Amino acid sequence: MVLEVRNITKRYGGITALKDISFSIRQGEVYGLIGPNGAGKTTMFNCITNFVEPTSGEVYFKGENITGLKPYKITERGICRTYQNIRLFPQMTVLQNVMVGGHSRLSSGVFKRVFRMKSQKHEEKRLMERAKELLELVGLGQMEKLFAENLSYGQQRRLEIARALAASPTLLLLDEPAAGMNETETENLYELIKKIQSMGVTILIIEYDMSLVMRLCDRIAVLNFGEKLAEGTPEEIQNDPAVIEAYLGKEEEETIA
Ligand SMILES: Nc1ncnc2c1ncn2[C@@H]1O[C@H](COP(=O)(O)OP(=O)(O)OP(=O)(O)O)[C@@H](O)[C@H]1O
Repeated sequence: MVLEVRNITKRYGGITALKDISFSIRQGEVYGLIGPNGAGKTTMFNCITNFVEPTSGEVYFKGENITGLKPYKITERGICRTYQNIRLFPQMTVLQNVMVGGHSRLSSGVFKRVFRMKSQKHEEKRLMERAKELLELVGLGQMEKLFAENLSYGQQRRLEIARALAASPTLLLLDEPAAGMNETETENLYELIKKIQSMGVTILIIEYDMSLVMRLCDRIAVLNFGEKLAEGTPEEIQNDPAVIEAYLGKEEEETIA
C-alpha cells in the first residue's frame, strides 16, 4: 500500500469533521474521495499532509508512520498536493511557479534558487529543464513566460498540477481539480490525470464532477458528515443504496445514469 489512513478522527471544538476514517490506496491507483459539502474531504487531505493535526489516528506512507511530521517533511517523503483555492504566485511567471515546486523538497532557499544565485546555476538548469518538461506535459509549454495571473482558470489549475509534480511525488493529492472548468478543459484534465497515472504516480482526488470521477477512479470512498459511508469501485458506489440515498439522492438519474 502507498497510503494507509488508520482511524483518523478530527474534531474542531464541537464539530467532528472526520470520525474514525480508514482507507488504503494501492500503488498506481486513482482513488476518489467524494461526498457532499462539509463531508470532511479537504480535512482528510489536511490530515494526510499534516496541515492540520488529526485528533487521533495515524497516516502511513509506504509503510512508515508519517503522522505528525512537518508538512515539508511529508512533501520530502513524496506526497504533494494541489488546493481547492488555487495557490500560485500570481506575479511570478508560469515557469517560476513550477520551479518553486521543484524546490519544495528543500526547507529553505526557495527564493534564492529561483532568482539565480551563481553557485546554484547547475541545479537550477536541471530544474528548469524539468519544469519545462512538466509544462509540456500539462499543455502549458507555450506559456512559460506569462505571469501566472494571466492564465485562465483552467490553465491555472493545470499549472498547480505541474508545480506539484515538480517535486516528483509518489502520491499526488488533487483537491477539486475540475472546479470551474468547462467540458473541454475537463476532458483535457481527464487525459492529463490518466497520463500522470501511467507515469506511475498514485493519485488521490477530491472531485464533484461525477462523470469525471466515475471514469477516472479505480476505487472511491464516500464521506458523509465525517463518516465513511461506502468504499468500492465506481460501479459498486453507483449501485450502493446508502450512497444513492444519502449523497446522490435526487440527482441520481441525471448525474450517474
Ligand atoms: N479550521 C476549521 N475550523 C472549524 N471547523 C472546520 C475547519 N475546517 C473545516 N471545518 C469543518 O469541518 C467540516 C468538514 O469540512 P471540509 O472542508 O473538510 O469538508 P469538505 O468535504 O472538503 O467540503 P467542501 O467540499 O465544501 O470543501 C465542516 O463542517 C467544516 O465546517
